[in-house]
Amino acid sequence: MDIVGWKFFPLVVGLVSFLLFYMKTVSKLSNAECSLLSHDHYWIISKRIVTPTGVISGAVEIYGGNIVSVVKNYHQQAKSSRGNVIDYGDAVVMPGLIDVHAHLDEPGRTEWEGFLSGTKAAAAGGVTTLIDMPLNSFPSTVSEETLKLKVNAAEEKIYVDVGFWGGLVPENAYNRSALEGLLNAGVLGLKSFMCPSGINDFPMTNASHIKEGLHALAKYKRPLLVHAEKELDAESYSETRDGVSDARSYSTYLSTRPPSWEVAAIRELLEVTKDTRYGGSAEGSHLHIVHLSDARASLDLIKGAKISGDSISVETCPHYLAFSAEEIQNGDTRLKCSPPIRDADNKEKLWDAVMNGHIDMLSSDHSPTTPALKHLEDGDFLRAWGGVSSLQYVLPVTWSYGQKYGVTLNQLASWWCESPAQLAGQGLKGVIKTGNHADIVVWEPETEFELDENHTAHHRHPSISAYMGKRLTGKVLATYVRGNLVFKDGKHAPAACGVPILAK
Ligand SMILES: NC(=O)NC(NC(N)=O)C(=O)[O-]
Ligand SMILES: [Zn+2]
Ligand SMILES: [Zn+2]
Repeated sequence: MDIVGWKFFPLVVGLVSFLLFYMKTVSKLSNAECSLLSHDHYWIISKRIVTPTGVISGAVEIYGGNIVSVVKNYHQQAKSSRGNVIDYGDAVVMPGLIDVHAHLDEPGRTEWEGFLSGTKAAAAGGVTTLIDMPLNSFPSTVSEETLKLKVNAAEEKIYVDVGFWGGLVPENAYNRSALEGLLNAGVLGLKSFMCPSGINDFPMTNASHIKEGLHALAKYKRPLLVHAEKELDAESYSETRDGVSDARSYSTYLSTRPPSWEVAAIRELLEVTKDTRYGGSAEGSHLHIVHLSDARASLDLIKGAKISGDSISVETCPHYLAFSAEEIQNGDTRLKCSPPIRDADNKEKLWDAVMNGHIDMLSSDHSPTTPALKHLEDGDFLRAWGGVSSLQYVLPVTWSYGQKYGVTLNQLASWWCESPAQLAGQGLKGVIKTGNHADIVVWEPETEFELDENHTAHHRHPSISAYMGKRLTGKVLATYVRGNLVFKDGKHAPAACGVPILAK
């Protein structure tokens, strides 16, 4: 380098080191905005840490967003160890909930929910991962292009991690390269409806479409989730719709979607799920039935298919476990969903199936809309949007209504963390163990609270929540996502630093 060059050398060095310092500080700062904690190496200690081998008293060491150790009776050492110790006493430390069935409605319908409000509600409820459904956003997520729109819309708006299901619809079901484009773009699996979805650009599919979908999924080893209701004698539905019966009475709506709709759909599905068996033509794919309501014939069919070796799983939702048809007041359209909430005896049978592992997991099926579309004013069950709004409360609801059946903390972790993580292919989530993401919820099962206007609801429309007015037990104290403290005592971290999860 000539003399002139040497003269500038110190300047160049100074400039480069300033830039490096600046970038490091900014990234540190931005980290600070992602968490209510100022450090990323710390210990969480508690007398009740839910691990796969049971509930232990001990400590979880977290560094750089991951769990680096889980040790029993760590109290003494943790206090003496250097670093930051957060002592939660006997509050429960559990893996963060993974909700595999939520409709966040963005892009396109942020007046219904949206990533910001939906993921704030999730963080406040101890839900650390959401898998967003491909419909109710506009456009529906049925192609590589529409997935890109959704991922871009989520940027810097998600307080928790969000993955995405793609849509299996007639327009892409027979187009293998379109389906593979969507799967290669990173959807965690596909979703389809066997009945009208209520969303124009998300038409229903038949068994032939579903067969194609399973075969496309096989080599990716990802699931197909199905809304399993098949319209039978639709004319009775249209008759009721024309106001022949009382549209405000829940029983009118209930009569339009009998269990036979679920049975007919599941019977048809089981014709194709045979291919998912070991050695079958679609081995590697998996069928997951969403929001089961019928705990009688439909459940018997599913149990039989599992015994025959079909790769099949099933979820139900808190609202089917919390409410029964007999108690739904006329006009209370907050509780309209499909399939419908059925009678009290069915609810008992659902609880029995959940407690005995015949139902594999729980999901929120958070499917909000505007109060107007929910027909809260006129209470018209036949015209109201079908979908229950509940995302923020699924943990206390499951725990509160589960007390009667003797629900344990490990069962909660199985239904809301371990099994959903498996379905969504998230091997680093759903369990508190070394090497996993530090996705954690800290909560007090014994603390009761009134779900009223004093209780901050983060959903876009709290008034349509099914649980408003209920007294629940199980208060969320803190929520950690990849080691960032994203929610604590009613406050969220300043920035939304959740990660969009795209399958490789
Ligand atoms: N388009 C919807 O969100 N539909 C949802 N509506 C319900 N469950 O009533 C669903 O999951 O089927
Ligand atoms: Zn559905
Ligand atoms: Zn849904």
